[in-house]
Amino acid sequence: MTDEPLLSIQDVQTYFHTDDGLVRAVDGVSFDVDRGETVCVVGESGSGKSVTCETVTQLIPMPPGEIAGGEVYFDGVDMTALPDDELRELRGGRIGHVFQNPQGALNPVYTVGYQIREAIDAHHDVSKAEARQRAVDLLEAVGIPEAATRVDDYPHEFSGGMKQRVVIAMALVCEPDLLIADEPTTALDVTIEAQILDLFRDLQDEYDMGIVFVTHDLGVVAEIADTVVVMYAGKVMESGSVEDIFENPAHPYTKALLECLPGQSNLEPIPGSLPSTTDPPDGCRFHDRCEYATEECRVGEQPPLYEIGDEHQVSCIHWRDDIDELPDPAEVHDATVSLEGEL
Ligand SMILES: Nc1ncnc2c1ncn2[C@@H]1O[C@H](COP(=O)(O)OP(=O)(O)OP(=O)(O)O)[C@@H](O)[C@H]1O
Ligand code: NI
Repeated sequence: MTDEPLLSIQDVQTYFHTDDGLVRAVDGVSFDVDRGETVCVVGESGSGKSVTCETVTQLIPMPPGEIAGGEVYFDGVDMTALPDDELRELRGGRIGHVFQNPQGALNPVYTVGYQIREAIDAHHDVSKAEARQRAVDLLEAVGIPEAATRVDDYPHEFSGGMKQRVVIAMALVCEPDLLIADEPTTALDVTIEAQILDLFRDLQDEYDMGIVFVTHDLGVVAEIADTVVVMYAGKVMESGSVEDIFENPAHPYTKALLECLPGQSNLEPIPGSLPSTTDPPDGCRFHDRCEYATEECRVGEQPPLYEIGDEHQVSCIHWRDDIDELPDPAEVHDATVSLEGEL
């Protein structure tokens, strides 16, 4: 055991070259995951959560993708510098990755049992009977009824939700040290979702698995996260313990997200939409939609992540201010107009 994090993502920049220009999908993202820790990554659609996950496991399609900068250390080893064969060894072995769109994860011509056994065989020296038993046990653990017979079925014989559970089983089969789970339970009903979250927790207790969990569901976050990373337009807006994020959110974007939580007063989505990914605005990327934005928020770079508490960081220049005391946005606007008049 060492003190270094299991996963350390450092200033990662992942871009896509498209006909519309350079998409800065992930633009300087950093966070760590410890052994036994669950880090939930949240943020609106298109904020770069999946691209962050795919950068970790080096599964960005290149071209059009490009990892333009940064490092990803898994257990001290820089993933961005690993040869393909070592990456393949890690993926499906010490790192499990459940993709957001797992269509391609199962091969239609082999039974699911065969595919799970293959995954075990590739990384562990176990007998065929043992591997089969492990496949059955895991299928049972993810809630597949009659797993002992279903193990011999082909992917098309499973419904969409069942297939998703098979994919989760496959990611867990080698008892990974790190599980990257990109909206793994979004398509599942709540009972099965609860069962799978329990399974993750059990495995975490059993062998200290670190988890990166991407979700839109803040209820799930509240349930499973130790740490929350809030992403917006390719940047980290805030990160902190789940308690800090829910009880003491510091970024207006985090506050806006929390207000969309079922049970909160405001069930509307946040007004406005994500800025252009090819031509992001100056200043804070959220400023267009932020009711507290002042002129300083509209210029320069995205603010750095200020340390505002124990492992609580926020990318907002107003973090020191009591937000209720910030100037009324309308007054700020008037002041700017009159200033411009003087120049
Ligand atoms: N292969 C690709 N080519 C071009 N652009 C891409 C590619 N993959 C992702 N992007 C762009 O990168 C940005 C971030 O996408 P990403 O899938 O990471 O968002 P997300 O936060 O996971 O959203 P969601 O919640 O919808 O899953 C988006 O603007 C997306 O269009
Ligand atoms: Ni995604």
